[in-house]
Formats: sequence, structure tokens, C-alpha cells
Amino acid sequence: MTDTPFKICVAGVSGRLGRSIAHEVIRRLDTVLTGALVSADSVHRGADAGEIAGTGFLGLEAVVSLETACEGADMVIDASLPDFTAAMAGRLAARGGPGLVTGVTGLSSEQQKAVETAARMIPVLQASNFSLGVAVMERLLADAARLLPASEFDLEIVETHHRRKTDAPSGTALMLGRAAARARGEALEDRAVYARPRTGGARKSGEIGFSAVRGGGVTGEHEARFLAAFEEITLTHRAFDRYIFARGAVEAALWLKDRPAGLYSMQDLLGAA
Ligand SMILES: NC(=O)C1=CN([C@@H]2O[C@H](COP(=O)(O)OP(=O)(O)OC[C@H]3O[C@@H](n4cnc5c(N)ncnc54)[C@H](OP(=O)(O)O)[C@@H]3O)[C@@H](O)[C@H]2O)C=CC1
Ligand SMILES: O=C(O)C1=N[C@H](C(=O)O)C[C@H](O)C1
Repeated sequence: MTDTPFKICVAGVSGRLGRSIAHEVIRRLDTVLTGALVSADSVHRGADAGEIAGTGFLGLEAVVSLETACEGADMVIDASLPDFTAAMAGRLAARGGPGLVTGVTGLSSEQQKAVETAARMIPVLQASNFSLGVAVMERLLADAARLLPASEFDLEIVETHHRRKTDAPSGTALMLGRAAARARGEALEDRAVYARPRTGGARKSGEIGFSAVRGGGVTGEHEARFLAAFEEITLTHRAFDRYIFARGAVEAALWLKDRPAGLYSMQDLLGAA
């Protein structure tokens, strides 16, 4: 006898990431797409979720009601946009579930607080990047930041994304910066430099600099450069296809199943070294 497939609702199903996740949920044998959520203004409202995901007719309509979309679902995977993420997290917490895996970036501090508050009631896994490679890069970066003196090795994080991305720097770049600052025993906000004015003077010791490049169809590239006077160490991750995010999101949802309320990350999924 086979196990019952894990029931997943995808929020933001018509977006670039949402379609890719829905495609993966439909393709796998251990998961089933039971809900597809779109915005009230969506041109995809009422469309078939399988058609949206590119897997062919599924017989599941994309809806605007969260109640309808998550009926019977074991987990919601969120690929929408920050305002909806914050609102949805609160509504899921109020109704006691299902749990939430969210990959949405660019949240304001208030929106982030809403996600953290919801995580007191339901399990929430929040990840700026669902790829396994980036989770490993985060660990390597923390090690490098701990081992290399900040006074000698200047850290610059450079990211490149497609022309349609709306937030900058990317959630992943910020997450990497936070990991490095934490490893140095500091808070990112005390060290981050997000833009360099034309006549801003020399770089200060210990800064963590960010540069965001936008253009074309780049799926996502992150580079962490430790630049010293006579040497450089660079960690680079390049996403070749959104499939890596979709696969990671579904793995995260399966991992989150039956966990108690709390805020989890890809580092929890990766486990102890
Ligand atoms: N964690 C990770 O690994 C990754 C994270 N991301 C992040 O995911 C987010 C989405 O990125 P991307 O897919 O490129 O963006 P898109 O703009 O392509 O997709 C977002 C979609 O959300 C939908 N949406 C907006 N409001 C609502 C709402 N109220 N309810 C339901 N759906 C809504 C919109 O579609 P419609 O109006 O049709 O509903 C829109 O198409 C970004 O924050 C991005 O940074 C992206 C890639 C990987
Ligand atoms: O918007 C995107 O496309 C991506 N966003 C995420 C981020 O902001 O870090 C992850 C990935 O790099 C793609």
C-alpha cells in the first residue's frame, strides 16, 4: 500500500517561482497540488492550475480565497509578494494551520514581525533561497567570516538577477551578510553599506558591502568576496534554473510536516554538520 501524497497549496501560483513549485508538486509522486492561490486582480483567476504550471489540465482552479485554497492542505508554500505573505501568515495562524513555507523576500520589518508572530502558533519555514547549494554557501561563508580577520579581509556581496526582480539587495544577499556579521559577533545593520556615493570616501574597515546588478533573464547569482591586500577568497553560487528553488521548497514542506510551531530555516533542514 502506498502512502497518501502530501497535500500542498501554492500561493502566488501564477508567478515565476509559483509556477515552478506547482510544476514540481504535480510532477512528484509523493505530493499533490490541492490548492492554487492568486491575487484578486489576477488574470489567472479561475484558470486551471495545471495549465498555469505547464503540466497540462489538472482540474484544479486558481482561486482568490485562502479558505478555499488551503482546504484539506497539509502545507502552504508561498511564492507571492510581501504584503500578501504577512497577511496570509496571520490568517493561517488564526485558523490554526496549515503550516507555511515561505520564500518571499523584501519583507519590511513589520511584515517580518507578522511572520514571526504567526510562527508562535503554526510551523513556518522561511527561506530567502530554497537551494541546497546556497544553504551550504551560507555555512562556508560563516566559517570564512569567523576565520578571516575583518580588519584585513573586506567582505563585498555582489548579486545579479533578472530585470523583473523588484527588491534589492536580494533576500539571499542579506541572509549571507547576516550570517557573516553573526559569525564576526556583530549585527549586519551596524556594518552594512548598501550604496556607495560618488564621493563617499574610502572604505571603512569591517564594512559589509552590497551590490545589486539587474538585467536580462539571470535566474540568480551570489558572490561573496573576501578581499585582502594580497589575496582574495570568493564563494559563488549560480542558479541555472528555478527548478532548484522549487525542489528545495517542496523538500522544505515535507520536512516541516508534523513539526511544532516555530520559525525554521534551511539551516534547520540541512541539520548539524
Ligand atoms: N526562496 C527562494 O528560493 C526564491 C524566492 N523568490 C522570491 O519569491 C517572490 C516571488 O518571486 P517571483 O515568482 O519572481 O515574482 P512574480 O512577480 O513572478 O510572482 C509573484 C506572484 O504573486 C502573485 N500575487 C500577488 N499578490 C497576491 C495575492 N494577494 N495572493 C496570491 N498571489 C498574489 C502575483 O500573481 P497574480 O496577480 O496572478 O496572483 C505574482 O505573479 C519574490 O519575493 C522573490 O524574491 C524567488 C525565487 C526563489
Ligand atoms: O527574485 C528572484 O528571482 C530570486 N529571489 C531570491 C532572493 O531575493 O534572494 C532568491 C533567488 O536568488 C531568486
